[in-house]
Amino acid sequence: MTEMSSAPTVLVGAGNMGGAMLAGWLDSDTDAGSYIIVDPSPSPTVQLLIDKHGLRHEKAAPSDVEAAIVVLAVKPQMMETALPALTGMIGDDTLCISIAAGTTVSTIQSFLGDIAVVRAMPNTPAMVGRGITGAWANAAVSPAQRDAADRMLSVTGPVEWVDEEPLIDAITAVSGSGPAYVFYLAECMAEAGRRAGLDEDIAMRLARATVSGAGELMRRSDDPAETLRKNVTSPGGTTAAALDVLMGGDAMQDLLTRAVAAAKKRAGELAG
Ligand SMILES: NC(=O)C1=CN([C@@H]2O[C@H](COP(=O)(O)OP(=O)(O)OC[C@H]3O[C@@H](n4cnc5c(N)ncnc54)[C@H](OP(=O)(O)O)[C@@H]3O)[C@@H](O)[C@H]2O)C=CC1
Ligand SMILES: O=C(O)[C@@H]1CCC=N1
Repeated sequence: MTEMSSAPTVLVGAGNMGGAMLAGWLDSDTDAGSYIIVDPSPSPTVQLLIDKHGLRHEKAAPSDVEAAIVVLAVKPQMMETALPALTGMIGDDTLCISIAAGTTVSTIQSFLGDIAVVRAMPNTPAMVGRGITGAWANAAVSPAQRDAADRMLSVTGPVEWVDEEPLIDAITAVSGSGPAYVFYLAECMAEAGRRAGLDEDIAMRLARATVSGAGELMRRSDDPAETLRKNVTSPGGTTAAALDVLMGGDAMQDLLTRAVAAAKKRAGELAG
């Protein structure tokens, strides 16, 4: 996949997200030898990939390679520890792809110099190949590097490129954190079902199947979400009664707007 160079792609941080991306790269790339995994304690899933593909694994950044691409997938709070250790792998043509929430290009460059950086924001459905990623490239990123980043990020789903770095914080708040909002919706639906008299397990099975089924319907349909919603809503029927509660006074829109604003604000705080 790193066609622009035979130099390696180094994944720094092979946890939930790094592991999901690694699995996608290995599925779509026959050259497993071009990957190096840097993580003091990779998850069991990642360890299986390391063993299966014979990947080079280091507990700390190696000093004997110049990376074509460094993918930063450590927690934002770990950046100030992780970044200084990477300088030995950075050359003039190295591309850094960071998926960390909040961490700015300015922070990355303060440790690694004026390098090419793509800030990307995937989400956990990447683990099942159903993710979506927002991405922004700084001015130092060449067209070939941007293409390479797009290929790497798109193994887990579509990539939406934006032109301004701050928009990555908005993407983080909508689709990066978004799966948690949907899972919480399922939790709330199940609890509401329990309070309506259903057995707890049945209520959760109903909520889970409804959320995943509605998601799959939306994925397969060309209709906008609004049309799909209206298809469920018989005039004067039960759905209309529920939507009166959710939409009355902009209740749910207001709640989500405030939730997304809080996540975006937190991304700014994580910038340091
Ligand atoms: N989870 C999500 O939904 C999303 C997360 N992100 C971003 O992805 C990044 C990773 O998140 P996530 O995968 O959830 O986190 P995880 O904690 O699952 O993964 C981070 C991994 O990095 C390892 N690590 C810690 N310090 C270092 C270091 N100095 N060098 C190399 N590896 C190190 C950790 O090891 P150890 O466990 O031993 O500390 C861990 O295995 C974060 O920046 C987050 O903002 C982006 C989109 C979605
Ligand atoms: O909660 C977080 O900070 C990370 C970033 C997006 C999803 N999880």
